[in-house]
Amino acid sequence: MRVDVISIFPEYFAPLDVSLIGKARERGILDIHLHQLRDWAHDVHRTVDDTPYGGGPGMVMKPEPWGEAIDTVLAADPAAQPRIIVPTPSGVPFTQKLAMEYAAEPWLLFTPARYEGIDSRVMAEYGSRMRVDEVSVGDYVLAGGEVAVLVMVEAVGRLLPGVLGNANSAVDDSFAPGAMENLLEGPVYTKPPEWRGHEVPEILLSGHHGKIARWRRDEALRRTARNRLELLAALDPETLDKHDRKL
Ligand SMILES: CN1CCN(Cc2ccc(Cn3ccc4ccc(-c5n[nH]c(N)c5C#N)cc43)cc2)CC1
Repeated sequence: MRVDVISIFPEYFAPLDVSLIGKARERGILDIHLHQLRDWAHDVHRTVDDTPYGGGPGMVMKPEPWGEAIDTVLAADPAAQPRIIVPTPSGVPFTQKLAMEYAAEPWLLFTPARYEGIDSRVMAEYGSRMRVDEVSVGDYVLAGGEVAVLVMVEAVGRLLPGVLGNANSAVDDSFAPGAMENLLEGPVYTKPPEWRGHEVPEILLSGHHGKIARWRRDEALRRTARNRLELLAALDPETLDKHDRKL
C-alpha cells in the first residue's frame, strides 16, 4: 500500500518510523511519502492561509498550494488514483469498518489541514474525479488533522497482511466483524500468577479452552455493558446464546 501525506507539519509523522508501522515500511508492506505543503506556496513567506470569505474567526487554507501539491502526488502514478482522506471535525466517523475498507485500497492520500480547514473548492475539484472522504476520528476538537492521520495510518496499517504476526491477528479485534463484533475485549493477564495479593482468575490457569473462551466472552459482555451499553443494543440477537442472555 502506498500512503501519501501532505502537511505543513510533516515532522508530526516521525512516529510512523517506529514500531509496527516502521517495520511494515522496512518490509515494503507500507510505502509512506510525506510532503511539505509550503513547497507549493511560491510567495516569499510560503503563505498557505488567508482570511475567510464572509468573515468569521480564524484563517482558511488557500486552494492554490493544495491543488499544486495534490496534482504532484497524483502525477506519481497517472494510471491510478488514490482515495483522498480529509480529516475534519465535521467528517463521517472513522470506524474499524472504515479502517478495513481503507486497508483494501492500494493508495491513500491524506490531507491533514490546520487553521479552520481547506478552501472547500479543493475537494470539490478532486471529488469530481475520485473518492474524497471527509472523516473524523472522534467527537472532540483537535488543533489540526495530523494526529488524526496518525490514528488512521496505524489502524489501517495493522490490518495489512503480514503486519501483525499470526499470534496477534486483527480478527479478534473489538469492532471487527464476527463473534467479537461490537464487543469490547475483557481483562488480560500474564505471569506471575499472583501479584501484590491479586491472583489471576483460576479459569485462565485451567487449560480448559472451552471454559476459558466462555469466561472471556462473559467478561467482554460485562465490560461492554459497563462501558459501552449502546454497543450491546447494536448486537445482533442471533449472535447471543442462551448463556449470554442470562448475564
Ligand atoms: C468558530 N468555530 C467554527 C468551527 N471550527 C471547527 C474547527 C475547525 C478546525 C479545527 C482545527 N482543525 C484544522 C484541521 C483539522 C482536521 C481535523 C480536526 C479534528 N478535530 N477533531 C477531530 N476528530 C478531527 C479529525 N479528524 C481538526 C482540524 C478545529 C475546529 C472551530 C471554530
